[in-house]
Amino acid sequence: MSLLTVTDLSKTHHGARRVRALEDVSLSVDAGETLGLVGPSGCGKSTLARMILRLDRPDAGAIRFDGQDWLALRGRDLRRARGGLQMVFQDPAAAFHPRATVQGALAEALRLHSGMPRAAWATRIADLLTQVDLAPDLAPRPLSTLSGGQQQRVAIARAIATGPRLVVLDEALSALDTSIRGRILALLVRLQRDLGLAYLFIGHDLAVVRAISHRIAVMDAGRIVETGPATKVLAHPQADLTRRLIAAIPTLSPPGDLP
Ligand SMILES: Nc1ncnc2c1ncn2[C@@H]1O[C@H](COP(=O)(O)OP(=O)(O)OP(=O)(O)O)[C@@H](O)[C@H]1O
Repeated sequence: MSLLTVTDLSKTHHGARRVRALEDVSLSVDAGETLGLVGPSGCGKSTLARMILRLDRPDAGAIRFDGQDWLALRGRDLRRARGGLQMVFQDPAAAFHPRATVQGALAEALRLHSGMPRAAWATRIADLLTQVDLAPDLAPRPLSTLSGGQQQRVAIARAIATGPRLVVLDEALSALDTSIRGRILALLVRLQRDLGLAYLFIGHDLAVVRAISHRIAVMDAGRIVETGPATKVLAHPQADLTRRLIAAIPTLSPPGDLP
């Protein structure tokens, strides 16, 4: 049985104009796997993430997570269950309170979701920082004094603090320099292996998405247009959009080919 199953999810935004952001979207994520969700800007990826994270409600459709009817959970049951499904967004600075310290941000997650006694927090925070390759003595530092890459590591530490089974990463590497992106990708792969995490890895750049995904779903204008094992989607794309995304992946030319 899949860890996360999304079935026929639809959502229309009623802003200045009506936007049908999701149309009968279905996908699943198994325990311990990464599903990459890729598509151009505005295709509905973040809208889908917000439904899965229970930050917004769909007009129609169902979500099951960890054996539960995810959209039916309320109040204390929902707060407790949220520890199992965590998130990392694109902009770490916006994800934290502007004056938060590293330990403050992590303690908040432990307080909300872990049920861990306060006396155990400092040790757990040091462990979490070590797990994301940050020095534990960063704990008292204000987050604003850390680099973007370090802040994103803290965001990942906060996501794993509650012992989740699934982490939704929405453009989580998009704001980072290429060199740092590679190191954070490697960290995510290691954490997945060590902790048995599943990821829903959302991005617009197939080159990044394919580096981490076991399976890939391609989204276009609110619909999933292709899903399959990453190797198959890349080698034998079925949808036009997939072919265009593959063509946009930069390739390394041998030095002799340079103009
Ligand atoms: N709260 C909202 N009110 C009105 N329209 C919205 C709202 N949120 C998203 N939209 C619209 O819904 C569509 C899907 O947006 P969404 O942010 O989900 O796409 P996305 O694929 O995540 O794009 P991006 O990568 O640019 O964030 C877009 O046309 C967007 O303008």
